Amino acid sequence: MCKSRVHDELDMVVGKSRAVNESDVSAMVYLPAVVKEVLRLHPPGPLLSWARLAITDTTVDGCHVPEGTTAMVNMWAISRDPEVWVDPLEFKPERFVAKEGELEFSVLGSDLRLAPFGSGRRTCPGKALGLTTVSFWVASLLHEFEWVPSDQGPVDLKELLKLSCEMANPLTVKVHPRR
Ligand code: HEM
Repeated sequence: MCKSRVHDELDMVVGKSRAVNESDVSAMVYLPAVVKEVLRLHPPGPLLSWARLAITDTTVDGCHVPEGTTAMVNMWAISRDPEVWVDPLEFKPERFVAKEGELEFSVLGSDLRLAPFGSGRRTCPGKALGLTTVSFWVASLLHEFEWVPSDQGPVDLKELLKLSCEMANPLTVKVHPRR
């Protein structure tokens, strides 16, 4: 199970005697893969923030795009497309664990199969800060606590698209200290 695999990695890299440091995350492989898999299945900016204006008539993939058109990139659809991802609806962080000799998959905009921070000239300027902070907090929260379903039932992953993509219903869980 993914959660216990992250716990095993945290126990190996950090140990139970202290809290996680930011530098610990760079020694981890599986936790960054979990963060990438979450960004794939639930990109916080799936659509809106990618708006681009065609400043001249142009052709994209055989389609005529007149000057003045606002185009949006649907990252949510790309990251769930079975022609792009194997078993796209499955939560499989392993897909981001680089095999020997492979380069690590970058989510910072160089690979358009998954670019949760956008790409190109208007890419997110806070992407390194965002990715580092999210990874550090996920590592800390998982290192400090065991997370189990609440009495109100399983976690509801339904999404709601507002300015960013949010959980439709707030997360309800029980947490127990684990160290
Ligand atoms: C996990 C965290 C974050 C995610 C998923 C995210 C995602 C995005 C996305 C998808 C865009 C649009 C990029 C494009 O159009 O190509 C964007 C733009 C932007 N982001 Fe972020 N972002 C995050 C964190 C941050 C942080 C921490 C900051 C500031 C400290 C920030 C500041 C901005 C700004 C100013 C823009 C507009 C850039 C422009 O239009 O030129 N973001 N972000």
